[in-house]
Amino acid sequence: MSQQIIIATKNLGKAKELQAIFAEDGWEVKTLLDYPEVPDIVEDGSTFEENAYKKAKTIADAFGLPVLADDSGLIVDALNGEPGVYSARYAGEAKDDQANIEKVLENLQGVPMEKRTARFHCTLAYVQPSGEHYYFNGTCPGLIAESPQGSGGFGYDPIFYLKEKNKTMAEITSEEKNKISHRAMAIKELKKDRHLIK
Ligand SMILES: O=c1nc[nH]c2c1ncn2[C@H]1C[C@H](O)[C@@H](COP(=O)(O)OP(=O)(O)OP(=O)(O)O)O1
Ligand SMILES: [Mg+2]
Repeated sequence: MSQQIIIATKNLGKAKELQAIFAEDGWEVKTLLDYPEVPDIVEDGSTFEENAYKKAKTIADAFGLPVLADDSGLIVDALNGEPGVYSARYAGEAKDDQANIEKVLENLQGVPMEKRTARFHCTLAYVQPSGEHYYFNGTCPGLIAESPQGSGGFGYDPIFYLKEKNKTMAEITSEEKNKISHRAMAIKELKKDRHLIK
């Protein structure tokens, strides 16, 4: 029987990546997309850790089981780290990827390529109903492109340029993304501590 893990996310892009990465080890991932009756969790923390913990603890309490959550975002150096923890709602409550991308590009107008350094960040929180919890972090460095390219991935991927591949994160395959992404790096850390997950 394969191991099952519940991940407190409603984001389809994340869910697919998490499912693919955990499948490598034969783990079956359930997400909140499998439980549409679960209400939205308000992400009012000021750090990735706080939000990841809140999402995981809310669902761990509701299900009486250990739960993993992913809080992630884009950190742009020339914007003092914005949109950061507020990445999903950067251009407003609607969580509109297109509008978020446009806002980043607008705020970076006139900034030359060498100053468009950025990174994706992912914090995973693994939380037991008792409140016992562990954090795993991953990052992926890149540059903010001048315009969107590609249609793969989700979120800010079309403007996240990977120098070593000469492509954006939306132009590489999901297999390639799942080898180098912030999410993949955080899961790598978690898998080092796999004894934690029962
Ligand atoms: O690999 C990625 N490629 C592109 N963009 C990404 C990535 N990873 C996170 N992001 C962006 C999308 C969203 O603007 C924000 C996550 O916000 P975050 O609150 O963690 O997720 P969410 O609200 O979409 O789903 P949920 O909280 O249900 O997991 O960072
Ligand atoms: Mg969220």
